[in-house]
Amino acid sequence: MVQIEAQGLRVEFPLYHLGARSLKKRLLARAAARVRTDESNRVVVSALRDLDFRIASGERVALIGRNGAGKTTLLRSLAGIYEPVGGRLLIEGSVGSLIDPAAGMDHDSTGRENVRLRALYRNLDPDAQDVLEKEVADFAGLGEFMDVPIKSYSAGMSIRLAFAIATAMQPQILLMDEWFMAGDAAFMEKAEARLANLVSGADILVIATHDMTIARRWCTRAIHLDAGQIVADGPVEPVIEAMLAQG
Ligand SMILES: Nc1ncnc2c1ncn2[C@@H]1O[C@H](COP(=O)(O)OP(=O)(O)OP(=O)(O)O)[C@@H](O)[C@H]1O
Repeated sequence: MVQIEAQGLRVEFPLYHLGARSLKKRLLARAAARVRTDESNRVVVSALRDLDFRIASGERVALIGRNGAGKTTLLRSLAGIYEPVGGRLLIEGSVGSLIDPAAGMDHDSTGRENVRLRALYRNLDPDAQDVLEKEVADFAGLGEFMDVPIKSYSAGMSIRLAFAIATAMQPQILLMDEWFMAGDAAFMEKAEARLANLVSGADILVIATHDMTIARRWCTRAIHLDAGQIVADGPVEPVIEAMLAQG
């Protein structure tokens, strides 16, 4: 069964380099609900506070909410990038993430070498590696830049390569930051069909977004986060309407 289940999910970040005691005190006083001192006397910010939800197979979920609400932290926790400090997170199914174009890339290696690395990581046999390399090169349309170290790529070129790699294999759970829909117009036209295929092939989709058009277009359910907590969770339209009404 493909599903995601969170029970009392908690994620915190230590705040280093706070310097002056007065700053620490002010922060603790002003953001008392989200900032605390832990057992080791470190100041930590609670990015996600005791989240409970279940996402079942077939659901398309938008994570919405204002800046600092915890959308990216939740997406990254689902991707296994952040380790929860409390609660339980159960993920059943293969996970593919379109979150950070730089994640899992070696900057000193070329685009082609990065595709090979990824293929090795996924244990593909030599024939499947060749197919993947050709498919990514064709789709990314980077020409001879496929053989240039990716540290010299422009932001747009990095997105193309990351998008091509990440969408070349179908996951059961697809995690996506809206950032991935922000390529240049010509590329996005080509990317949309591929993305739509990937989304329809996935059992679960989770997108973190500020863009309500994206939420409405791709999702059936929305989870509205604020200050690390769930404010509302339900069918996409009413949750968006309620959030917009709050201003
Ligand atoms: N690496 C980190 N170190 C320290 N604090 C962090 C880190 N990442 C996030 N936070 C804090 O966790 C909280 C949630 O941040 P998060 O980036 O998840 O919010 P968001 O909803 O994605 O915001 P935005 O819409 O601005 O991208 C914020 O208070 C943020 O300052």
